[in-house]
Amino acid sequence: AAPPSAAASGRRFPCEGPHQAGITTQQQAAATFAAFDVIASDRAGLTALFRTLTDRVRALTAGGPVPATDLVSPPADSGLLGGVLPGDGLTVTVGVGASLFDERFGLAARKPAGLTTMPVFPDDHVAGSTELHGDISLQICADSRDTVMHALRDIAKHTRGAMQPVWKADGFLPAPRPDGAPRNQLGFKDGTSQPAVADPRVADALIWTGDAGTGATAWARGGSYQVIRIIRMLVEFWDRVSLQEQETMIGRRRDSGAPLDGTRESDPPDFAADPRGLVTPLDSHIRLANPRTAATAAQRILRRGYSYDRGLDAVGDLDVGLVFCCYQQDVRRQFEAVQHRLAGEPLVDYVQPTGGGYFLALPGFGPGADHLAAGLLA
Ligand SMILES: C=CC1=C(C)c2cc3[nH]c(cc4nc(cc5[nH]c(cc1n2)c(C)c5CCC(=O)O)C(CCC(=O)O)=C4C)c(C)c3C=C
Ligand SMILES: [Fe+2]
Repeated sequence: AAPPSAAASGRRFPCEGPHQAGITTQQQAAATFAAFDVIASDRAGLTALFRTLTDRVRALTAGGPVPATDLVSPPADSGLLGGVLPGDGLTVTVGVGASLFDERFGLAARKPAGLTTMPVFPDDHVAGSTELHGDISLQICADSRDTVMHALRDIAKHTRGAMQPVWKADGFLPAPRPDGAPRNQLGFKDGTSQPAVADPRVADALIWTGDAGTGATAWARGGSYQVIRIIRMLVEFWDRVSLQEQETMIGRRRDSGAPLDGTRESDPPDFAADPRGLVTPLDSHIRLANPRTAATAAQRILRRGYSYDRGLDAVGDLDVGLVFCCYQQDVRRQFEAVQHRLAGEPLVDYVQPTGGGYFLALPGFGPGADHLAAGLLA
């Protein structure tokens, strides 16, 4: 029998359109989040960088035969995927960080007000972290791990001299067990409750940057703010907690994923019927994250996180967790409102945020000469 990797999927997500792929598109099995600092020396170099990035995104997501190379030259392609790139559900989502708008490229006036530097939140463990912020973020996702690595190597090679990798976090999305949302490293289904972004009215209200961007920042319309948080899970401690306590911390049953007042994963919790939190504690994760009130409806976020496994730490504990990633129209109104409510929740004893950053996933690009960040650099 052929090994599973030989069955790389032929599915393709179009990379051109008003919004970048990899945000509201279906989540793939493998991901890399990478941050880069721009080392191009001027605005022309920065423009060339975004043109190159766009060309590579087009070529990689389209798939097809790799260019032939003569024997005396370095090969045009790493060869990781053989002679024909499979498509494999690849998406490459490019974001920019607040630091890109410093004095280097004369872009300060074009920085959207909503693009800030991720602050240190209570219970963060980021002192000395080398995995914070960046000028540019790449979220590379595909149906198989080797396709993600191939895309990263291709992009890094073609952009060498213009941007420099500063950190990278790899993630995987486990298969649903047995169905519904995949399970995180705590054993709970994660990703059950999401805004219905397939409805364009929902996506326009919650995900895409819209009319707030006017004048010098109008270029940002159609993008989406991306928040990345690398969150370690202290699974050795978690595994010693009773199932009842785990479930009251999360607010859902572990095995079925159902809310504590329901029976199926898809049942919506009814917090209004439980005002004192006798069934679903007021400080449970899902109740704080989404109280399901009219006042908090506009704070909903689209989560697109991946599990990670980075081996062992210095004392032999598992270094596993979640590359939390979410998209939203407004970081302060959405992610930060949720994050502030979660501060001090019982779950904080079992998780340690160690890195990440805020980025603006750029608006999409059209065919022909159009390219990523064309509006920003015009
Ligand atoms: C600030 C935003 C959030 C962070 C950070 C976060 C970390 C985090 N979450 C889990 C596990 C689960 N989260 C679940 C739901 C959930 N989480 C957030 C936000 C953050 N989580 C939201 C908005 C929601 C949805 C709430 C709702 O609408 O009901 C769940 C339940 C299943 C689900 O709906 O996805 C789990 C489990 C961990 C372990 C974690 C840090 C490592
Ligand atoms: Fe959560």
